[in-house]
Amino acid sequence: RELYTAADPLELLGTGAEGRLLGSPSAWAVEFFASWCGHCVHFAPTWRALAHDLREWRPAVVLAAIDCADEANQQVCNDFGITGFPTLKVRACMCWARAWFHPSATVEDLRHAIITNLEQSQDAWPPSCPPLEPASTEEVRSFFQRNKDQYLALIFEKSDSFVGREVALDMLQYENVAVRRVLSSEEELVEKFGVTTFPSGYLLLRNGSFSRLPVHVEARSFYTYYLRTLSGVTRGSYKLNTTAGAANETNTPQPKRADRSKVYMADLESALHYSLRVEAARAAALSGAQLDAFKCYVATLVKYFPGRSCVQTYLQSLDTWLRNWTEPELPRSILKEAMKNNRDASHPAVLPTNVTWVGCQGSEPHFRGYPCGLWTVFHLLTVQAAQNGPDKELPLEVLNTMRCYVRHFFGCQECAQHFEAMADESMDRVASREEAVLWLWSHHNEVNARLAGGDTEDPNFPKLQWPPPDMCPQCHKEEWGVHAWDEQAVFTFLKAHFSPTNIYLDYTEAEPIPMAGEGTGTRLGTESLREEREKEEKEKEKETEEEMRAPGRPGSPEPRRPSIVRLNPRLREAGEDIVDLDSFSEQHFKSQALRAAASRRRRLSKRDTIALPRDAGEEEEAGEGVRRTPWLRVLGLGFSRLDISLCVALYFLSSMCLLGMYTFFRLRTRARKGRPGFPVA
Ligand SMILES: Cc1cc2nc3c(=O)[nH]c(=O)nc-3n(C[C@H](O)[C@H](O)[C@H](O)COP(=O)(O)OP(=O)(O)OC[C@H]3O[C@@H](n4cnc5c(N)ncnc54)[C@H](O)[C@@H]3O)c2cc1C
Repeated sequence: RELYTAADPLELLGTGAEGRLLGSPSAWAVEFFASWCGHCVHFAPTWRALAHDLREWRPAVVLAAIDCADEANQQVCNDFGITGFPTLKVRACMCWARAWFHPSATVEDLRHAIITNLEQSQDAWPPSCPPLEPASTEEVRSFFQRNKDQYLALIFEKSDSFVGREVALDMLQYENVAVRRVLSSEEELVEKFGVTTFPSGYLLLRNGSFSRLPVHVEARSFYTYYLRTLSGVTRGSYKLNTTAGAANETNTPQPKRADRSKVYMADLESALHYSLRVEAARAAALSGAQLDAFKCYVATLVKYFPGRSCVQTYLQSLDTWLRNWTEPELPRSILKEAMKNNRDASHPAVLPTNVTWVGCQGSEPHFRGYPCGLWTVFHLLTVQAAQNGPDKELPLEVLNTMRCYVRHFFGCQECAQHFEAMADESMDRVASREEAVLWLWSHHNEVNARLAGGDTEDPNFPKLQWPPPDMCPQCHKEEWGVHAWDEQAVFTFLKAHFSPTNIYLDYTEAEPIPMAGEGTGTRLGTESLREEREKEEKEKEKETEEEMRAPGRPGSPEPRRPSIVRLNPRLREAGEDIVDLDSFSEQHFKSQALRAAASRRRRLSKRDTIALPRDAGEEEEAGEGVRRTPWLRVLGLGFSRLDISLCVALYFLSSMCLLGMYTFFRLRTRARKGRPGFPVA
């Protein structure tokens, strides 16, 4: 189940949302949310109820929602300057305003906020929106001369009342009736209609007669109901059910098998990717405390994150790059470029970009995921800092990093406020790195207790005081009949649980093999496979060239010559030494071109992306390959040495043949000329 579905009467926006929003003549109220954010989960029923409540206000006002947690929507959310969730934006004219929003806002509050925003942009009034300003005596007097409607409903009200405007919008879909609000200060009309209570509704007919609206309660829904049932009042042609937006297709991922006693590298890397490239890259530019917080986060990761070698190289390179960035402001575009992976380096710097939750996978897309991954990363960091750092120095090193990260980048704004309140209360009393581990553990448990049983709790993963007794029996004890923690046992447990030996690589993207042949030896990802294939080709080609250049070299095995036949995969499989000439030359030059392109790409990316040590020898070799045979590539035709030799041989043979034929015929002609001819009759 998603937070919103196509069945809700709101537009679920996805990629291309900007075109939809900016090109529309309607007023829009959009909720920018993150599906993993607990407060967005809380808020979703209110927004859904509002969508139902304002259903009839289309096409003047359209309610929409967009999931900024979906990386496909990242650009749109960035363009709208979204830094926290949920954020509501209202657009009546061409300018977007951040709508007033309080976590406890009711449907009524939000409805009023939308109307207020609409009224603030009088100059670009949505064409289908009815006039909402109060009617004057003159306007009422001449109404039927200027309009074809059968009825005019007047809602008399005080200036702070919204009823008249709400009824006007509620009746937008209906024909033959118009609604105007009249303020209690419009004395002439108040007197003419004999109005004594506010609000109260009156109905005027074309023939000039009028009567009070016979409703039980002077309220929006009663007025609306009565007006819709008037004879001759009909619903217009606008289709209400065109709500399906351009929502991104979300495929529910297959459940993964996870063991809760393990920590999964896929969760950690997904959290790092999301925190660095999505959460921290939301602001148009980082500066001041925000930039410091980002640098601090990366520096702490470099020190304590027990990542795979390609991830560590990535973090180190990013850290170096950030240290060299001395400008007061770091624009998002530059930061994003610097955060790209560098797979072509001799030491690949790669932080996988796919988000895969394993231990943090929820039973539904809006449960668990990123916040679970973030907690796990910071528990791991506190434990690693306690194991590897000097105990008495900088006890708050990791906790401060987390506090700054959460304050500046964590998209769930209310979560960040709660965490800040906890940190403010007691974090500065932490005196050692061991205490830092326990502080985070106990405060995470505080959050667990607060959220237990709430609507953000995944029913399959109830929020328990952690670690539960079946995970760590020694951590629990009873003191005078009351549960108590054995903190020393908890610390021992946390050290073991968040240790590198308890981190499992299930479902992680394969680590790329370094170009220079160093590395972990794990199986490769698709890109690395390509590199491996290129390497194989290079070796094969080198071998062939050597064979052709030095046949029968002393000490070398008998030279192997490729025979010119069509490729037969079966024979090739059998290990026969058969080379298809076309594919041979094609592969030869393709691999050279690929190498040349790779070295070109490296040179191009060098300026903007993370500077990494690269294999100079390899570049030289690639250059050498290109230099060795430039004339063979004239016109890009791609002939091999073998092709050229064969052409020369054939040319020579055919010339000899022609010469032979010429000599033969010449001799024969000469012989005939010498013979006596027959007499002509
Ligand atoms: C800083 C922060 C503040 C948050 N504040 C709020 C909030 O105010 N309101 C809200 O709705 N959501 C909040 N969240 C999200 C919420 O805490 C959960 O992360 C989210 O609901 C997902 O819960 P989960 O079941 O995956 O487990 P999580 O609580 O995310 O825990 C992740 C994993 O950590 C381990 N773990 C659990 N407890 C502990 C512990 N005490 N010590 C060590 N490891 C533990 C478990 O293996 C668990 O699977 C916050 C998240 C963060 C990171």
